[in-house]
Amino acid sequence: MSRSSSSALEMEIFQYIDAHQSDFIKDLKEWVAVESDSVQPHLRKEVIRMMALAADRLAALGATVHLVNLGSHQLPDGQVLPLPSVILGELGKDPQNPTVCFYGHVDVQPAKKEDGWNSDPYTLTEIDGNLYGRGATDNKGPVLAWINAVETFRALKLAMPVNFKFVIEGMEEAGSLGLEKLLEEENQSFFSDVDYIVISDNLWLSNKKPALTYGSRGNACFFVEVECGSKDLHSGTFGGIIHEPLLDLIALLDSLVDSTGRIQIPGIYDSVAAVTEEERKLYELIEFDLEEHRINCGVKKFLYSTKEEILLHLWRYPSLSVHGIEGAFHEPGIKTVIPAKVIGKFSIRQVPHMDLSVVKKQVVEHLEGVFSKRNSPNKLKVSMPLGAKPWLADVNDLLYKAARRAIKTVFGEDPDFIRDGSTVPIARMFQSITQKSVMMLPIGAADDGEHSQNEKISRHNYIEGTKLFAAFFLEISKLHQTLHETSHRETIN
Ligand SMILES: NCC(=O)N[C@@H](Cc1c[nH]cn1)C(=O)O
Ligand SMILES: [Zn+2]
Ligand SMILES: [Zn+2]
Repeated sequence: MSRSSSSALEMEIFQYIDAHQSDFIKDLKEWVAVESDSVQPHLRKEVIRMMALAADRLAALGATVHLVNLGSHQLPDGQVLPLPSVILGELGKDPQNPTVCFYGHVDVQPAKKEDGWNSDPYTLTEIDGNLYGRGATDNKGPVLAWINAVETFRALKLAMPVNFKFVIEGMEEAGSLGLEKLLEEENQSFFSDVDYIVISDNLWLSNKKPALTYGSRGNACFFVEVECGSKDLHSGTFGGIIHEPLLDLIALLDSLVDSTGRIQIPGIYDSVAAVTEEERKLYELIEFDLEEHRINCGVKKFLYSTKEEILLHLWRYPSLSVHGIEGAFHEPGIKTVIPAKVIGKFSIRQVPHMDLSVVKKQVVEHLEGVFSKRNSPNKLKVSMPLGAKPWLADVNDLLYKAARRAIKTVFGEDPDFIRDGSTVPIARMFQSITQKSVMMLPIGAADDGEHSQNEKISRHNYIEGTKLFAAFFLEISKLHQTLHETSHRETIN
């Protein structure tokens, strides 16, 4: 396919996408209306209904769809819940075409209007060019944008430039339960002919400039439990004569990070890979507006004042965040109680070459050391219920070249090459289990507010994102075929 005929083709595709904006937004409205919150047990049936909707949408594209049953899981309170099936879809089997597998999720984080939303979270609402609704950007919008792009080729009766595979799940926000096992089981079958894997479940670094993501941090999540006895106590009757668990816990949590953000656990930075000069140069190229980022974040000041320091601390160094305390009184009003058992929750973002088992040992030793100095008779228990390794891809891979070209075509500029400070365990799982190239190709902007109140995707990003995916299909097809023709010629010679 020549460059000029490709441009004419792209024009035809982009015109179709522009002309069908309302249909694509209607589909997103229908998906956002399903309260597919995978975190709250009583909404599990809605997640299952959402999976059926997504399966129907793929079937309407002409894809073969398998809903793989993952059985059930037990909650800490003993309740057993069905796991939503995972969709494995396939469309096209042309041996000349590369096979691109797209991963996305259609479950969402919890949301209530009372949390501070300006509109009902489950009614997609357009205000000033933004489409507000839970899941609009994380991750229903991007999943539909990919489907819209495939649909465009079908509607225009164009030859499909790639073979498509789909992995769509409904438990991502609750830890992708059962997915790793499924990938292992399907590695020699469903994934055997996959060439490339694309995930679109993160955001650009800026509000306006597109990005390509080649790495994400891992995460080690910890529970630290302190218990004095079996029942809560009256603080008037017992306060002043006992070692209070919550005071022990606050001292333990306070020992983790100093006020400059530096983690105080001995040895924690020892195996962090050194930052190379090449990497520093890469950072220089990134357009990063500190003030825009501060406004998106809603805080007065960051811990660091330069672009380089901020990016390094988001992507290249571990960070420790304290998430909450189970068992502590947190409701409005006064309750003069001494809680008997409290559980502090914190996590440490992981970067290459940290080792999860070493980190766990360092954390346990540190907390036990701090606790022993308090001479408290209380019981201390430290556990690491979840550990995810970091992910790093090769930006020289064909996938990145294709996506970069597609971004240039659609947005008229080169993308930022970025990492993501959050954790996308599925990227690492795909890479290590299937050994295929993995890329994260976001279409959402930095101010989309994933997991937050007033989550949105802009109409512009949703529609241009659809075009980006369509352009990417054409680019990866061309590059893949060129690569194979070259290696075929080299074999003959
Ligand atoms: N956008 C991805 C995301 O938000 N991932 C979660 C996953 C996670 C990590 N540790 C526990 N869950 C994140 O917090 O990074
Ligand atoms: Zn997501
Ligand atoms: Zn999410």
